[in-house]
Amino acid sequence: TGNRVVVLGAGLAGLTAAYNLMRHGYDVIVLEAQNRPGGRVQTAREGFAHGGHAELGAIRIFETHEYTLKYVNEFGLQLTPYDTGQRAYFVQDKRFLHPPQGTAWPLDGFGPGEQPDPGRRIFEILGAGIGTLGNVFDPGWPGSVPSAVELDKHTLASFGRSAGASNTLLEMFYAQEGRCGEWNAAAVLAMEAVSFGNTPQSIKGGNDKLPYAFAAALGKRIKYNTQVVRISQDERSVRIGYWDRTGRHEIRADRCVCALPFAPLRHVSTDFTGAKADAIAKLRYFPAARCYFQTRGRFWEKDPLGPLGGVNLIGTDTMAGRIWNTSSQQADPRFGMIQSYMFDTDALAYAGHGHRRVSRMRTLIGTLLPGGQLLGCAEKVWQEDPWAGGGWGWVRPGELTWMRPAMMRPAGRVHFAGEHTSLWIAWMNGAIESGERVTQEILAA
Ligand SMILES: Cc1cc2nc3c(=O)[nH]c(=O)nc-3n(C[C@H](O)[C@H](O)[C@H](O)COP(=O)(O)OP(=O)(O)OC[C@H]3O[C@@H](n4cnc5c(N)ncnc54)[C@H](O)[C@@H]3O)c2cc1C
Repeated sequence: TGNRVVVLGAGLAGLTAAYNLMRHGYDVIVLEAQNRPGGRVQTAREGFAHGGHAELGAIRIFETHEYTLKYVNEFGLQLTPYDTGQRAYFVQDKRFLHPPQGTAWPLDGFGPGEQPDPGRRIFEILGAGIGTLGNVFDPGWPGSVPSAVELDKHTLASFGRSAGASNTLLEMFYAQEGRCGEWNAAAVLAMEAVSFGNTPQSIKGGNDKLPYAFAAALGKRIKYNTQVVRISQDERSVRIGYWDRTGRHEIRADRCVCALPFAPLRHVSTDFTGAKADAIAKLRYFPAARCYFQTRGRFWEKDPLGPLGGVNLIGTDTMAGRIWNTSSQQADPRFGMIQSYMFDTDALAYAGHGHRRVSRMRTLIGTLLPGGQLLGCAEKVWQEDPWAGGGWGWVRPGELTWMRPAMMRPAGRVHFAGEHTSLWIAWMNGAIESGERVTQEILAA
């Protein structure tokens, strides 16, 4: 009939495309390797008492995430505040509360002009970078803006150093935002420019309610436990080879939405050539891990440091990365939930502890937040997930200018979606935006 579309992957990008194409009257089928929808939106409930839950992937939704919020509203889901308390730090072996604006930080090694207000210095440096981005919504960005091409040559850390930032200033920044120094400066500053917000929220009861709502609307159009192994096409159709429990099969369609992260796509046999094949081969995925402990009570309210009650985040320069207090999201107020959220070398170090990693984390958190009782645990190392390959797409310096158009551009009858093809890398908003973009591409075709 000319309107069959096969969608690869039931993460938010694939689900958004399938849902919108279905509503436009397309005959849609979604192939998903796992037995659940959502991909990197994964809520853990097992191992926790009294209805506790933990987000292994996506947690925060900001007021700027218009695509995510659109579907949260459309499916009638409720939001709950995420980050309401103040912050504390454990850096250079010192524990302290977030110093008030304009007050010196008790750390050694700051450079000239960084004290007494290092937070303001960080904003100045990031603001200067954001000022060179130009119009990030221009279809030719960053190639169309010479200063953005220049920024593309840097990591965030090398950009900061070129602006005079000391190692202490960078460490302080990582304690607040995670170890993100090796991200491409143009990619991460563009992402900050479009997604920065002040009032993070999550979906009440678990973020996986969003992909499950899409999945309910799509019904039997989603085939789970179905691994895509081949994509081929001629001038009339696309053919997708896949394995399910009954063996190897092939499906023919008029168009295909490929919403697989490039890491697992590298294991699919394809005929893509040129920059598209290069991008698939070269896009790296960022190491990211989360480790949660349910707690009896909210013991840090009695912390000897003083008013740690109400602290929502402890930024550290240890393997634990950032320790978030996500207790406010839990149904039962008698229990708390804390998590260590690790990036890059911290996530690699954690994974490197193998089967002892949870007990190592238990000990480390016991040192940073003494005196509590840690109960059940849920954890995930994203670079170990074969269907994701890491937390999110991660371009090297110099790659964004050629790789961004190469990732987004259709290849014949195959259209590409996924957070990596969007400005909002590492956000659900990016996955959903890309699902809407490919829907428009297919409608136009
Ligand atoms: C640790 C972490 C923290 C995050 N924090 C936030 C946050 O706070 N807020 C936020 O908005 N976002 C956050 N994100 C980002 C957000 O989760 C992602 O951007 C988004 O979910 C990606 O959706 P996607 O559809 O592009 O990819 P995915 O969700 O990865 O979907 C791809 C799908 O393809 C399937 N697949 C892969 N290979 C095959 C194959 N061969 N055959 C069939 N199916 C296959 C996978 O199983 C998966 O279901 C976080 C992500 C991580 C990992």
